[in-house]
Amino acid sequence: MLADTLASLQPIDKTIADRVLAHLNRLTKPPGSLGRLESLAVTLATITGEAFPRVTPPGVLVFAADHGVAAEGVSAFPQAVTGQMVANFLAGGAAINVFARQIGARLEVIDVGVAAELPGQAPEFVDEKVRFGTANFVERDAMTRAEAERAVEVGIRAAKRAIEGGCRCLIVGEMGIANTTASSALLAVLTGEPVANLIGPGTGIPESRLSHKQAIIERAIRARAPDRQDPMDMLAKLGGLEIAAMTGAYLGGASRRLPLLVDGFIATVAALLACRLNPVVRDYLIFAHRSSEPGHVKALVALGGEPLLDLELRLGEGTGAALAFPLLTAATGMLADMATFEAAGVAGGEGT
Ligand SMILES: Cc1cc2ncn([C@H]3O[C@H](COP(=O)(O)O)[C@@H](O)[C@H]3O)c2cc1C
Ligand SMILES: O=C(O)c1cccnc1
Repeated sequence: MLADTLASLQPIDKTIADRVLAHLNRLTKPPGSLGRLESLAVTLATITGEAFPRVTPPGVLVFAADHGVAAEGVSAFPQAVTGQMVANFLAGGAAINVFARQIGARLEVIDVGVAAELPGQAPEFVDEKVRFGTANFVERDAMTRAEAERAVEVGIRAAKRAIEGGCRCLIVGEMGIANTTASSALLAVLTGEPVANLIGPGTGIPESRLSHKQAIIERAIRARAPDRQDPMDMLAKLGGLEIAAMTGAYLGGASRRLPLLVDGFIATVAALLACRLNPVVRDYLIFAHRSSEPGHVKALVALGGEPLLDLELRLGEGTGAALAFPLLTAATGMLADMATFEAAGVAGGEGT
């Protein structure tokens, strides 16, 4: 399924851009005056292949999994919080629930590898557990290559379910205590950037513990020695199951020409992995916000991404993407519903 998905990716339709730009310039506003909303409209048209794209309803996929490296004291919270937050997602009480409701999103919570049995009665819950958390990657590979591939395929399937359920835009989020450590390790290997430039407080470890987090990641990279040319090897050795699934969700969404609204640090690292598996994915990405986790800027630079918002968020779950989603509906609404100079009887100016 992974090979088929990678092979099925098609470049976006750039020919539509001129038509959309011409239409934008006929709308009752000085040309270009809606700034980045106009380029966003063009991007959405080229992604979907539609001159008047629709992005509603959005789908929010929250992948949850645990990390063996949590045992090293790299997070401010205990590992049990991952499973407890899944229960919170299913009860509707987390930040992503609130923001997903506000944008009319369809939410799914997928257990890819939480290190606990979860009851999973709720209709939004999907049990796709590949294993009970990763191994501590300071000591051994986080998972096998086969497990990493299975986790990527969990994400591909989730994207396809969302699309078959009618979703027109994908927001991919995560929950996994210690996943800023796994993401920083992956990003260091992906970019060659020193770990010191990538690490941050995550859930809020004190300054004094940052050097410990850095040392753990550096030791793990040395010990695991992942192949920098092989994203699946990186995921198997340093990954998280939810990060692998997010990578798969981007691949699955891009293969069906869906706009992919990328959340914060973890989500951008997963998107970068998807782009390394097939560079065509890059054209389907829209960057929602700049997280205050320091590594996020480096991940954005690696992808040439300019985020829509900077609200100093550092949560994950898909929250920043859900908050940016109304900008996408503003862009599509502008295209579809604004009057032209001609229809409104408004005189054009220079350049219209
Ligand atoms: C209550 C709570 C809710 C969260 N929602 C997202 N995260 C975020 O924080 C975690 C990553 O930070 P670190 O690497 O420092 O553990 C991930 O679970 C991420 O989704 C949360 C963290 C907590 C504690
Ligand atoms: O930006 C993120 O995705 C993020 C930052 C800190 C903690 N968890 C997630």
